[in-house]
Amino acid sequence: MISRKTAVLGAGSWGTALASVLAENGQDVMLWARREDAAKEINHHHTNAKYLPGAQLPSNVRATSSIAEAVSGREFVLMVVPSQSVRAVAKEVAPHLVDDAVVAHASKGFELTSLKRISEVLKEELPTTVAKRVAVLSGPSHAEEVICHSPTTVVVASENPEAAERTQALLNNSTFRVYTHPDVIGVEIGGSLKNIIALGAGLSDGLGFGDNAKAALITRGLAEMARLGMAMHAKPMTFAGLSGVGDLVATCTSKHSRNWRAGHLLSQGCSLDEMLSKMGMVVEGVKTTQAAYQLAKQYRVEMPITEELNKVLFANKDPRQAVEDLMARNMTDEMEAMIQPKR
Ligand SMILES: NC(=O)C1=CN([C@@H]2O[C@H](COP(=O)(O)OP(=O)(O)OC[C@H]3O[C@@H](n4cnc5c(N)ncnc54)[C@H](OP(=O)(O)O)[C@@H]3O)[C@@H](O)[C@H]2O)C=CC1
Ligand SMILES: O=C(CO)COP(=O)(O)O
Repeated sequence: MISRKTAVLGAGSWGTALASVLAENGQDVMLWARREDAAKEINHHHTNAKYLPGAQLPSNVRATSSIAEAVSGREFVLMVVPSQSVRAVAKEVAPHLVDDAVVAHASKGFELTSLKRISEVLKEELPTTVAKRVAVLSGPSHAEEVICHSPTTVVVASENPEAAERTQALLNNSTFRVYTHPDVIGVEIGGSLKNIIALGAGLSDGLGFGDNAKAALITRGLAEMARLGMAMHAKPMTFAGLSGVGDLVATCTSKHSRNWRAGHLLSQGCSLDEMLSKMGMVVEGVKTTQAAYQLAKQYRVEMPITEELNKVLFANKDPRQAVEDLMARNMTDEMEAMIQPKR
């Protein structure tokens, strides 16, 4: 295989794991870390102790704290920074991109100030030639498992099929299987909204509720994810795939999930601020709950779990009361409002 010049922006757990996949596939990869000490640690020790403790990175992952150095002349750029920082990083990257670069992102969330999906933010900030080839990578993929070569499957979606195929070819290998997907909207919405339900699953487990409650959260969570998705023009079947139910199950049932752990901490009496400072890593579900709550109002879609979690996170509602209120909602048909959003 020809070695391609690639860059990964964001040296947190997921960016580091994805840079390792590219490096193991023989790609020439430059990883951007915003802190110089993080870049030095990766170059000198081939480790990232803060985000992937115990993992040894391939020695051909090189890191820099200069965005210009990371991106210049690179034909594939993978952005893996928290959702709320995508716009600022994209602005810095834009002047250094080559015209035919493919830019993919792996962030899961919405920009809270605009309620835009991440690919929409990227299209606004990147040069028009590059904006046509934006792609999104999503699916059930905990960094801690990918770095250990545990079998993982993901999807890459783009409006430009060639961009999706280029991304697929660069990342796919025998333990990291990449499928292409045509539905950018559905893939982004599924990957973002599942974090809300994972927070709820951590709360539910922490409160001592059982498997019945978690199955209910996952299934009814999927129903409200699909409802908002369809109102926002996603394809319903996307929610039955890896970036929908696949990621939802992985995140709601995994010890690796930061969103699950965050919910669990809240169930033990931590305030939102205490929980965030204990986590020390991005918990996308918090801001995604705020964004989805607003999107549900805007699109007139019922999202009862999101609505209750929003009250628990931001209005100090007792989580047990939130569960009681969910259980006491008007009796209804399981499939109601599944096909057509409420008008
Ligand atoms: N971890 C995973 O398994 C997966 C994560 N994702 C998604 O990937 C995205 C990144 O998450 P992940 O790598 O896990 O996060 P981590 O919490 O592991 O790391 C966050 C990274 O982002 C950097 N960062 C924080 N704030 C900013 C900022 N304002 N500008 C630029 N960089 C910043 C941090 O730098 P510093 O150390 O200097 O603070 C750090 O490198 C999220 O959207 C997440 O949902 C998707 C799939 C799997
Ligand atoms: O998106 C993920 C797995 O697919 C990671 O989830 P967390 O951010 O909850 O760790």
